[in-house]
Amino acid sequence: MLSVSVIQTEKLSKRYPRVTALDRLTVDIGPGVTGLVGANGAGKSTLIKILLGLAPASEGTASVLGKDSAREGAAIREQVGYMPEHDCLPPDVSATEFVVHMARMSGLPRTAARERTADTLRHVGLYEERYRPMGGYSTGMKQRVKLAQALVHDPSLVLLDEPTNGLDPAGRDDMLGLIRRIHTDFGISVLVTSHLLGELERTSDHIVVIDGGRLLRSEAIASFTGTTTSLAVEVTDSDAHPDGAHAVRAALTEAGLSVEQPGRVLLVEVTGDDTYDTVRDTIAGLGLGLVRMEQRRHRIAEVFEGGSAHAA
Ligand SMILES: Nc1ncnc2c1ncn2[C@@H]1O[C@H](COP(=O)(O)OP(=O)(O)OP(=O)(O)O)[C@@H](O)[C@H]1O
Repeated sequence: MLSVSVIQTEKLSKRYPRVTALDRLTVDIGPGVTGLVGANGAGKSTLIKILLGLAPASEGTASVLGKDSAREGAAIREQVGYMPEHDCLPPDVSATEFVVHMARMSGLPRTAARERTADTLRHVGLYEERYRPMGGYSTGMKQRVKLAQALVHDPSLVLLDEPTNGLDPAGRDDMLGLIRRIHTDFGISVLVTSHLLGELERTSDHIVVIDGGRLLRSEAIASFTGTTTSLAVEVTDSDAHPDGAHAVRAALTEAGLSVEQPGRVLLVEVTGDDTYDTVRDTIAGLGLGLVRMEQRRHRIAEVFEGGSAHAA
């Protein structure tokens, strides 16, 4: 497989006087959509600012599209779009005026800036509203304008900081769809942050999880999903097996599956499609009844289990 790095960090640290925001973070991110997951304060925004050359690292190195973040920040920002986390839109200006202004700042000539602005605002789903002052926009519309200004200069990569923040479930789904299409329609790579693993799992090719500035995981989504999916299984007891769960656990372990038993419910790690058949056949073979069997995605809290050492 051809391996091209879009973002690379090597033992990257950022220390503020009272807190270590990044702690020897080493990641290598290729093209496509990458989800950067972490709880509030995990270091996501700090990483983005260092990558863009907007903040210096305390130690270590970072590069974006082969350019060094510490020395070539301006060149990186020409090729990279950035959607900041917080509301930063002037209220008395329309989306069109604002995005044209941002396009001109990126060096586009006047006519090209106007054309690109119209195309980009249409792409993110803003139509006639684009001529109204942004102070009257909903959160979803503001997030779309922030996304549009990140895309208007046709970057190779966009860094999106919490783009689903403040959106209702339908708004989140729309935004995640838009983000996916940035890559599929235009071939632009995306680094998108969120504190919700579930929404990024649906959208990303690759997931990076950080906590307290440290790397917890960096995996392609297929293997990530595999390791974080389990079957919750509950069975009846019988005269032959007065502790049905125990009997099933022993048989499944014998069959080579990894099983945990926090209580009456067994958690069986899903290693492939045949896991379901093995569980069902094992229960039937023991003459026990199946009360329920459901697939569980591990939630972010579980991903952080044992790793959330940093102070809130
Ligand atoms: N300029 C700063 N001065 C001091 N501490 C800072 C500064 N910026 C960030 N921090 C601290 O660094 C840690 C990481 O912050 P960061 O904003 O990178 O996290 P985050 O994962 O983006 O979280 P959030 O989603 O809440 O923004 C936090 O403890 C934060 O308080």
